[in-house]
Amino acid sequence: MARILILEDDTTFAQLLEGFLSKNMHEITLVTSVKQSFKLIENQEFDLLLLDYRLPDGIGVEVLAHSRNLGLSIPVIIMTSFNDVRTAVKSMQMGAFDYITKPVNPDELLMVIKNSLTKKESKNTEVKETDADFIKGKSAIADKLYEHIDLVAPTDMSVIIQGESGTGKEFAARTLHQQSKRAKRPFIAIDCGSLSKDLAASELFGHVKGAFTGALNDKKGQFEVADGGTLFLDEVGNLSYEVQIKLLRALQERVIQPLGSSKQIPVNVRIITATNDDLSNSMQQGAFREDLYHRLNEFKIQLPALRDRGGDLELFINHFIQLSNRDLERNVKSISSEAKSLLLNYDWPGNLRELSNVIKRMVLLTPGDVAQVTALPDEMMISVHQQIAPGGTSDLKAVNEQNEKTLIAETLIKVKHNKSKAAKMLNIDRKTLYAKMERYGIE
Ligand SMILES: Nc1ncnc2c1ncn2[C@@H]1O[C@H](COP(=O)(O)OP(=O)(O)OP(=O)(O)O)[C@@H](O)[C@H]1O
Repeated sequence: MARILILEDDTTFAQLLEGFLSKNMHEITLVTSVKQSFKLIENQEFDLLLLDYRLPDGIGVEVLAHSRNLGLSIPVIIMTSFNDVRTAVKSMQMGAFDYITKPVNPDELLMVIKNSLTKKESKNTEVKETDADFIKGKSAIADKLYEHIDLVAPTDMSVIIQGESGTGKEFAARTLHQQSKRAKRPFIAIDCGSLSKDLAASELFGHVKGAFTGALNDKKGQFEVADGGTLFLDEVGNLSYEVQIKLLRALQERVIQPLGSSKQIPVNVRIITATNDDLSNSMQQGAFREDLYHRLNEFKIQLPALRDRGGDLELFINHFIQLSNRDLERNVKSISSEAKSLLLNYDWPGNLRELSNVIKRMVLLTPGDVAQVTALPDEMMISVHQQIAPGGTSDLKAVNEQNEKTLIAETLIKVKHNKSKAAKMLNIDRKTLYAKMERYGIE
C-alpha cells in the first residue's frame, strides 16, 4: 500500500482514478490545484505524487520542483496528453520518475506505480548489473559510440556523457564501469536533478549528527560508499554553485569532509557525469564552474538521439517487444505494417525511454500475436502526419484528406472522444463523422 497524492482537475477522471487505486490497496488524497498540492506536501507524507500536467493554476511540474526544494525525493509520475509528451520528457530531467499518457490504461498505471515505488526503495544504492535487458545496436553511429566507450572505459579519466533525455546515459555509464578496473567495486548512481541544494551536499559527502536540522544520525556520503568504484552523477548541471565548489575540491584533493565534521576522509572514486544540455553553455552563462567543467570533461561521449540511429530503431522495437512479452506475459510476435510504419516515422523526443513505454503499452493492449496500430496512442499518428504533411506532397486531394483526418483525430481528443460534441465542433452530423472515422481508421 502506498500513500498517493493525485493532482487532477478533471474531477470525474480523478474519482475514477481514486476508486481504481483504492481497490488496489492504495491510500489516495485528491487535489485539484497546484496551490492545494503545495500545502499538502508541506504538511503530510506521501509515497508517490501522481500529477496532471496542465492545471488551471499552473503545471504539475511546479509541484515536482516544490517537492525537491523541500528536500523530498518522493517519486513523481506526470500524467499528460500525448501532445505534451515533449514537455513531459523535460519533467523527467527535473527528476520525475516517469510519465504516463492519457487516456490512462489501468494496467499500465499500476505497472508504472509499482516500478516507481520499487525504484524508490533501491534508489542510490548499488545497482545490480543485468546485461540481458540491454542491446547495443548495429548502426554506424552505435559502432562509433561503443568504440569510444571501449577506449575510455579502462582508463581512470572523468567522462561527461551528453545526450537528450532517455538516450541511455545511465546505461552507458554503467558499461564504462563494468569495463573498467573498478568493475568489482561499487557503481553508485546519483540523480542530482532530484536533490535539493542541502540534500545534495549531504548525499555526496555525508554529514555528522546535528550538522543541520534533521540530521539525526551520522550519514556516510556516496563518495565514501563508492570508494574504489565509480560515482555516476546524472544531471550534474543541476548542482548548486556551492556544491560544485565542494565537488571540485573532492576531485582535486581526493578527500571529502562530511557536513559538520572536521575530519578529512580520503576517497578514490572515478567520476562519470551526465547532462541533457550542453554544459559548456551553462559554463559560459556562469551557472557552471569552468574549472569543474574541465576537471569533469577529460573525455566526452555523445549519445545519439534515437531518431538519428537509423536501423537501430527497428532492433530496439523488437528488443522491447521481447522484454514486454516476458514482463507482461504476452505473446506478441509481429506488428502490422501500419503500426510499424508509425513507429518508424515518429521522431521519439523521449528516445529509448519513450520507445520502451510505447512498446510496453502496445504489448499490454495486444492479447493476440499481431500488434495493431490501435494499440499505439492516437496522438502519435497526428504527430507523424504533422511531420510528414508540410511540403510532402502536391496531391491536393491527399493533403485535404490528411488535414481532415488530423483535424478529426485532434477534435476527438479535445472532447475526450465524445462523438456528438466532436461532430458539433466539426460542423458535420454524427453519421458523417462515423463514416469519416471508419474511412480514416480512427478509433
Ligand atoms: N542500450 C539499451 N538497450 C535497451 N534499453 C536501453 C538501452 N539504453 C537505455 N535503455 C532504456 O531506456 C531508458 C532510459 O535509459 P537511461 O535512464 O539510461 O537514459 P538517460 O539518458 O540516463 O535518461 P535521463 O536523461 O532521463 O536521465 C531505460 O528504461 C533503459 O532501460
